[in-house]
Formats: sequence, structure tokens, C-alpha cells
Amino acid sequence: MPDTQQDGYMTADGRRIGPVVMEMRNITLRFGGVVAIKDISFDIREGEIRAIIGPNGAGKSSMLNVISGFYKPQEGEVIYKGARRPPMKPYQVARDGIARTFQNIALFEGMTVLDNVMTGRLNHMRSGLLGQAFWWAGAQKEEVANREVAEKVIDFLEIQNIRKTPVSRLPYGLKKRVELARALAAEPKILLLDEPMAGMNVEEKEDMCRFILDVNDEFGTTIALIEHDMGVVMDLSDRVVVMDYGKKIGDGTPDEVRANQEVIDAYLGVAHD
Ligand SMILES: Nc1ncnc2c1ncn2[C@@H]1O[C@H](COP(=O)(O)OP(=O)(O)OP(=O)(O)O)[C@@H](O)[C@H]1O
Repeated sequence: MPDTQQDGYMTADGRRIGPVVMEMRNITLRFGGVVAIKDISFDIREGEIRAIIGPNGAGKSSMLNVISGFYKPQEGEVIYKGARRPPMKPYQVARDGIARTFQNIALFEGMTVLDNVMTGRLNHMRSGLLGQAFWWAGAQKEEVANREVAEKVIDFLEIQNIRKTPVSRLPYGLKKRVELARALAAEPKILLLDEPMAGMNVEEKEDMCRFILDVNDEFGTTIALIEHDMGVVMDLSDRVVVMDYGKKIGDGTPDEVRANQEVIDAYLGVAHD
């Protein structure tokens, strides 16, 4: 069983999964009287693709927002890189190595693909306006280095031919890919994907699937995602957390989760006591 192997393990397809990089401990999140997350614990290992699934309203987005630091749970703690993560602003979490994409694309539509991807480098830029005025050579060097990372990501995701195109002119599937490029440009330790396939046709889904796998393989990026398409989730993920009505009802490999009766019932809509 992978979970008993502290230092990590090798997957059947030869990928190395490392030790735990983030741990959610007894997380409870309420919105007034609504309990969106009820006492949930699970971990994310270095280099793995970890999915969070569940029916509508199960609490998946809320959980992703806890991981990204956007929501502060009323109870429980997030252990990141071996220490309890203090309450942080989202930009501080981003600086600490967590990048994300959004369910509803959040790009600057009037800007080119390259400029959008460059915004993913903001957390790596040391020089502000004053810096650029008084530290010109350094600022220029930094700009070149940031551009190199952005261009590398653009090549990797095969969007070179649209790098100068304004995002507003792109079809939906490509916009999603640009969003992925922007998140990757931040060189995150953990990449959070919020329904990366939502609204895509079959071909776009296949492309996105391949890019997610390639990113994980090439850069060793740890990926946590929420996704409605069960086929995609089961194909992509190393381990899956299943939520229902804010509770965790399953956690394991795709095969384990598929065989879990509580999970089957939740998806078939079996009544709860
Ligand atoms: N900002 C909010 N204010 C009040 N209630 C909220 C808020 N966000 C989520 N909720 C409630 O928390 C519960 C979990 O919602 P959440 O969006 O996390 O579920 P989900 O699994 O992501 O759903 P979906 O698959 O439909 O996106 C729901 O009952 C929802 O109405």
C-alpha cells in the first residue's frame, strides 16, 4: 500500500512518487450554517496526481480553496513542507510554491498569450518600478530570465504559434491551455487544477489530459485537481479523495475508489440516513 511507504514508492508505470508534501488535518469549513467540509484529512505526495471528486455541492471547490489558502478553515490545519502553514494571503501562498487554474478561465483577454504567461512570473520578480529605474542592468537580466521560463513553458505546451495572439481571439480549449501555461510559468511545487476539462470537447480533453501527464512527467510537478469527468480522473490520477456532503467517503487508488460501495452509492444517488 502506498500510504504506508513514508519515503515514497514507484508507480506501475515507473514514476517516482515522493514523501508527503502537504497534509490536510481534520479540516472543517463552514459558511454560516452550511458545513462545506466536515473533519476531512488526507495528504498529497510529492510528484503525484491527486484528484478530489464528488457529486455537485460535495465541497470540492471549497477544499481546493483551502489548499490554495483562499479559505481559512474554522478547524484543522494544513501541514505544508513539514510545518503548520500559518494563515496566509493568496499571494503569499503563491510565493510559497502553489499555483492554480480556475474553473472559469481567469486570463487577461486583451493581452497576448506571452504577456499572460509572463504574469505567472510575477512572484519571481524582485524589481518593482524603483528597482527598474535604479537597478536597470539587474532588472533587465531578471526580465530575460523570466522570459526564458515563459518561452520554455510556451514551447512545452505547444502554443508557440499563438504566443503573440490576444487571448480574446482563442477558442476555449486553447484558453485553458494558456491558463495552464501561466500557472506552470510560476514553477509551482504544487499545481492546483480546478476542473481542467470543464466545457471541453473530446479532442480538447484528450489534449489537456496528455499535457497534464507530460507536465507531471517532465517537471515532476505535484498536481491536485478537481474534475467532474470520471473517466479522465480515473485515467490521470494516482490517488483519489471522494467527498460527499462535505465528508470524505473514499480515499485510495482509482481501483480502490471504484470498488468502494459508499462511493458507488453517492454517485448513484442512494438516499442517506
Ligand atoms: N462562498 C460560499 N458561501 C456560502 N456557501 C457556500 C460558499 N461556497 C460553497 N458553499 C456551499 O458549500 C457547499 C459545498 O460547495 P462547493 O462549491 O465546495 O462544492 P463542489 O463539490 O465544488 O460543487 P460543484 O461540483 O457543484 O462545483 C455547498 O452547499 C455550497 O452551497
